[in-house]
Amino acid sequence: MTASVLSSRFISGSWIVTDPLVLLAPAKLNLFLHITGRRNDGYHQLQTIFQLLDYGDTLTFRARADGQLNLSSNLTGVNYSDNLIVRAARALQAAAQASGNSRRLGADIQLDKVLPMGGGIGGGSSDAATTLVALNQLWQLNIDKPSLMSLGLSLGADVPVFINACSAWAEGVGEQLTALDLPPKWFTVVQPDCHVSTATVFSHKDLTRDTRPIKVAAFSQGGTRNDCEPLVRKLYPEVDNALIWLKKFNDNARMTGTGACVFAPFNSEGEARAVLAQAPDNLPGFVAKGVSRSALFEHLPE
Ligand SMILES: C[C@@](CO)(OP(=O)(O)O)[C@H](O)COP(=O)(O)OP(=O)(O)OC[C@H]1O[C@@H](n2ccc(N)nc2=O)[C@H](O)[C@@H]1O
Ligand SMILES: Nc1ncnc2c1ncn2[C@@H]1O[C@H](COP(=O)(O)OP(=O)(O)O)[C@@H](O)[C@H]1O
Repeated sequence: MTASVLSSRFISGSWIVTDPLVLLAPAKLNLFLHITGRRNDGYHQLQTIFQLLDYGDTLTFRARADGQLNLSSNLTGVNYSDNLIVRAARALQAAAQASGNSRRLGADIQLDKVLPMGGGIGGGSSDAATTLVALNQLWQLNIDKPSLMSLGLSLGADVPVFINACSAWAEGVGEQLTALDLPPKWFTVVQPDCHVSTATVFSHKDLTRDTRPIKVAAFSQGGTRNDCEPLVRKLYPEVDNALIWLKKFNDNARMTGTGACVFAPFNSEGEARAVLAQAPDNLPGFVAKGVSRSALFEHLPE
């Protein structure tokens, strides 16, 4: 769903956050992904460009005053306690308590999931980021953005970029961010019929981990690649076939993150949709616009 939903009103010179609060949790693409090393804790050092999209899940939040957290969702296969939305809400409750807040902070949360799970498009991380931002507003905690981003990092390496809400050049494990204005593009994104585990890819012996760091944030696809792509193509023929198919339309087609989704950039929505329309039945997907800023703070104070 491409949603930019009104979640506050501008009254007497300031944004008043409404309850319920309805927000988009957008997807990301990794325009390239270089693995430049590995830290002592096993996490990999990356260089990547996160391109945020105007397409994602929709989350609806209603505050409760009894401390309870309820989640209703069309997502199957993830337990309540493992859901990154619940983990984010609990982390925020704990942070509020640790800073002396004694209110019973609770929420009813509804997730309308459209992003494929384990697709390398950051759906779970984005849900977590949107939850942190939304509940920080609804519960009036006034936690600043950098603190919210470090709280997010404890939930997943991809969470901070979604809280920052800007497409970005990223280093470290993906948390050292420099906002970027990327050339306007439309993307065809297709989802091979397989689930790729990020942990499995990162722990694989054949993963290349020694790409030389590049210096400039200036975006050029020339000379860049996704270091996970050769391994994932070998392990998952579905990803390999999807890339072979998409490259017929655009040689710059790539995998995002650790997969499984693959994407290609186009100059217009029409071109991107024309390609998607020709996708075989076993290759569902979507078309989305790349954005420099996501819609997360469109109607919220930052
Ligand atoms: C690879 C990337 C690129 O954007 O995207 P995805 O394909 O997952 O979307 C991300 O860095 C993924 O971030 P995220 O999905 O939040 O990862 P986490 O939950 O923190 O970690 C999942 C697993 O991957 C490993 N991991 C993750 C990030 C990283 N820089 N090095 C790692 O080795 C961790 O060991 C962990 O077991
Ligand atoms: N709200 C959520 N949406 C998607 N996945 C979730 C969610 N909560 C927990 N998860 C777990 O996180 C894993 C990674 O999810 P996701 O962010 O969609 O993958 P990726 O990082 O590859 O894009 C899933 O396989 C799932 O087990």
